[in-house]
Amino acid sequence: MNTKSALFKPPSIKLLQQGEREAAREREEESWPAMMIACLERFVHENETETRAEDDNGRLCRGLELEGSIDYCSTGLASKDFGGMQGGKALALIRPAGAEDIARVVKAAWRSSNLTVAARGNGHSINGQAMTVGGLAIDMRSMDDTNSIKVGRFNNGSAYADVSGGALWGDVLERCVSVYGLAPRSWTDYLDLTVGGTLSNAGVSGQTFRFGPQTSNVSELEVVTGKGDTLVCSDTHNSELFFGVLGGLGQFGIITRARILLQTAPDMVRWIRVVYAEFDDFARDAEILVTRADGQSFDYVEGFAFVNSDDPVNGWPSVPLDPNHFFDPTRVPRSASPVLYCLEVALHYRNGDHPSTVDLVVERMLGGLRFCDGTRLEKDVRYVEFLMRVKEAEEQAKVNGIWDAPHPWLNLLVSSTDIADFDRLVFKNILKHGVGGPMLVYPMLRSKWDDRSSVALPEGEIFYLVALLRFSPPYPKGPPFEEMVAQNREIIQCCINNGFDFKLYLPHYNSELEWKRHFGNQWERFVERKACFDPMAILSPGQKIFSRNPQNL
Ligand SMILES: Cc1cc2nc3c(=O)[nH]c(=O)nc-3n(C[C@H](O)[C@H](O)[C@H](O)COP(=O)(O)OP(=O)(O)OC[C@H]3O[C@@H](n4cnc5c(N)ncnc54)[C@H](O)[C@@H]3O)c2cc1C
Repeated sequence: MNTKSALFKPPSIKLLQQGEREAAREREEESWPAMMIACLERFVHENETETRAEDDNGRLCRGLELEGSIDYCSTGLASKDFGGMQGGKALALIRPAGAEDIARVVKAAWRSSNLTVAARGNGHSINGQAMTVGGLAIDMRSMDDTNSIKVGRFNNGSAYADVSGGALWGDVLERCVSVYGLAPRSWTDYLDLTVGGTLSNAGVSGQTFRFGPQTSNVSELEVVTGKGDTLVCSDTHNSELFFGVLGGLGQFGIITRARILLQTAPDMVRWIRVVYAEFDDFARDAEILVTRADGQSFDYVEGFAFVNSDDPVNGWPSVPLDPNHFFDPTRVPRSASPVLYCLEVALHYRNGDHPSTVDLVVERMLGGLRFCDGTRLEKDVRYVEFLMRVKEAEEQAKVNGIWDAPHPWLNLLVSSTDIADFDRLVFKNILKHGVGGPMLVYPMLRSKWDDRSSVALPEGEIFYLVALLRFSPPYPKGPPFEEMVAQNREIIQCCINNGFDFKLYLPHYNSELEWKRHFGNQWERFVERKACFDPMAILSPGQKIFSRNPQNL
């Protein structure tokens, strides 16, 4: 990767230059021990980890006066992520006890000449987005305390939970359901992700068509900005910061607390899969379901493409929901293409609901859909079990060694107007043998997203998430990851060449031109927000959008 071209200063809004930085530092009201600054800088310049004597560590800690801790030796956690393709040693790993610690760390970086700060959620990024090479990595998980999750009610009676930015969604679920019988409305498929990590991207799953992404289901945030200010923000108070941070790729502030909207948790879920031979039928039905009025559709709508073969990972065996299920491929016409499609839906219900009532609702909702006869598979599971469904796959993948292998994943948002061509050129051609894992494809509605947030979306009202979740064994058992990365590039290039209306989700780019193209007419707003909330480009350097240290390139 060409890291030189990856790091740039935006031309339209100037972030603070060297002289201005010094002036800004002088302007800073609080007096920080010069000893601490000198100490931090020396660590960066010398880059001699072995010589970091105990007393230096102690001095630095005393200078910062953290309630939490700083670790210079065991920074390994901060140089790894789920993608497994990027690395880079942080100067120190900080385990903050609270927002105050984070503000102190950011202010220390502000006063240094070149330190950067990266919040690390659970490190489930693919391309080093949560890393800071030679900087201060903040382990947000250390602030997570499940017991500190507080549930309250707005004046209108609806419920919310105040949770730490470092809380795992799985813990939020567990606590809210078991103690209060309540649950967040909008999810990700996998729940070992932090609240701050997904809110910095969007957070999508099969509920997004109804409630919007997780970024549309939060009413208030506490944020430490790149200036070290701790601010509470909402859509009416410090709103530019609020919307900037939501989907802001960690560029404007570190989320230390979030107020998450809740609903009454159902007890059970009827979980159903049906198979399609034709993409047009699949897409038509999926769009019908996501555009029906509330109460007229399922509570969850997703889908995936799979290979029309007995391949154990990419093919027919990926359809059943249960070991007792059997997907009968003879139910699919012989003329079917090399790729088939599975629509996955779920309906919430309560223990007190009579099974026949649930059956009736399901039949009504499935009525008129064009899936292949005899392909329907279903099961009833507890709500929490349904939301935790990927956990089992994780455990299996860990046993097989594919959880820790590189994961060159690609996530795209593709407009409904181009999805049929995408299917023809990408699923049926480039990916006709699969990706060694799920190929999710399901629609969402743009009107459920807030345009004021930082997320870049395709233009049309309906767009699809396409998630290519590669789970190949490490090379040489599986393909070299470079080959998979090259295939991802080919897919992106195909979208560009064909003029598709699309965006990368969880974006990763290497040049200014690409970031500008990604944000389109939102680029200027993004740059202005950066200049306002993190003018020295301290935060989240791993996203490679802005650089504090261009002289180091
Ligand atoms: C197995 C798996 C399943 C996934 N499933 C889904 C899914 O269903 N839907 C979906 O939308 N996404 C999904 N993702 C992607 C996931 O949402 C992103 O990778 C997300 O960034 C991971 O969260 P994290 O807590 O690990 O964040 P990290 O990877 O640690 O951080 C991501 C970015 O956010 C910044 N950041 C982290 N915490 C904060 C904070 N508190 N404040 C400000 N910035 C912060 C980091 O600096 C970094 O830039 C999945 C990923 C994996 C690996």
